Amino acid sequence: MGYTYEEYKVTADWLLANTEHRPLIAIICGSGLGGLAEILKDQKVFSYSDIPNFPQSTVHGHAGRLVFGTLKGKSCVCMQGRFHLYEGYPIWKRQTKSAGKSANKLLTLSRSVEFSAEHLVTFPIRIFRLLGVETAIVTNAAGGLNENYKVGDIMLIKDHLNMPGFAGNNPLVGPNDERFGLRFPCMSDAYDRDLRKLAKTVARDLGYSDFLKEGVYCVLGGPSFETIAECNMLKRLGADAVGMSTVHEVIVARHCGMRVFGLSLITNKAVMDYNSESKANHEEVLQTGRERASQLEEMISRLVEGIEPNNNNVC
Ligand SMILES: O=P(O)(O)O[C@@H]1C[C@H](O)[C@@H](CO)O1
Ligand code: HPA
Repeated sequence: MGYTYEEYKVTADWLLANTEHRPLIAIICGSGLGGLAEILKDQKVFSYSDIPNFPQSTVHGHAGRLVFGTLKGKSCVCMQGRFHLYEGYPIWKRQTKSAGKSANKLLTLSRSVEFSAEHLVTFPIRIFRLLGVETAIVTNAAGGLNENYKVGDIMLIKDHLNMPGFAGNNPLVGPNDERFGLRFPCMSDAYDRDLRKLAKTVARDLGYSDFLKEGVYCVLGGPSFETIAECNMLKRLGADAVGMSTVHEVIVARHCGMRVFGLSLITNKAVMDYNSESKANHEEVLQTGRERASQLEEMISRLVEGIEPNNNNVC
């Protein structure tokens, strides 16, 4: 199935009919960071399997639940489990609507209006937009490439490198629906400067400055972790941390006019040296998430408290 505006609306309308929450803020939990959802009060929880059209989580550390609730009095929705390219979910996939009707497939494809595109990795983002969400807080677990980073550091994302995008894997590939956003959205302002400033203030007030960093996140397809040569290359290209998510969500969120705040928890140090005995592994990623859970919860709570409605942002 390819997703048209109307199909996204089916899911959004189903959620609106099944909860009284009207969230302005969405929080996407990275690997091992699902506990963030537990800080919401007055929860209404849906399993992804109960929501029409919703993909399913398949990764350990991603529970597969959509949690609505309030945080510091603000209505929020939290994804306990995101979707990754490596799970086999398409970032975009051509769906030819009239393939059966046309004898000439090439002709069908040349009429671009006759196909839609499936975007499962980022499907929830447009649902959030249709629910009225204005601000997306995206979190992830990432490997630290910057030699000054330590395991347990929290990196505010100031920019990204979209490696799959260099090969044409961008979540906006396919027909553009202007009701969501522009054909050619700007990405030089993807990570909201004011929200980063607010996060720095919050971190300073909480006494977290020692483990707060700001840097560039690079997404790869995964699921294999990087080789030593790849890590060295990414560092030279300007990446401070490497992961397997987030960027696709950010692109779709910015396309439909949301403000974005992103953070990476540095769960492991990327292996950069041929003499190293370290090996990246998912257990370490989840363990670091558990160890930093309470600080992340506190930081996100204070951040949400400080977020003002985005009055001039109408989709
Ligand atoms: O969902 P995120 O990006 O936080 O998860 C990272 C990337 C892989 O899914 C996993 C590897 O341990 O953690
Ligand atoms: N590489 C890619 N993705 C990751 C890593 C890593 O080292 N750590 C957590 N997610």
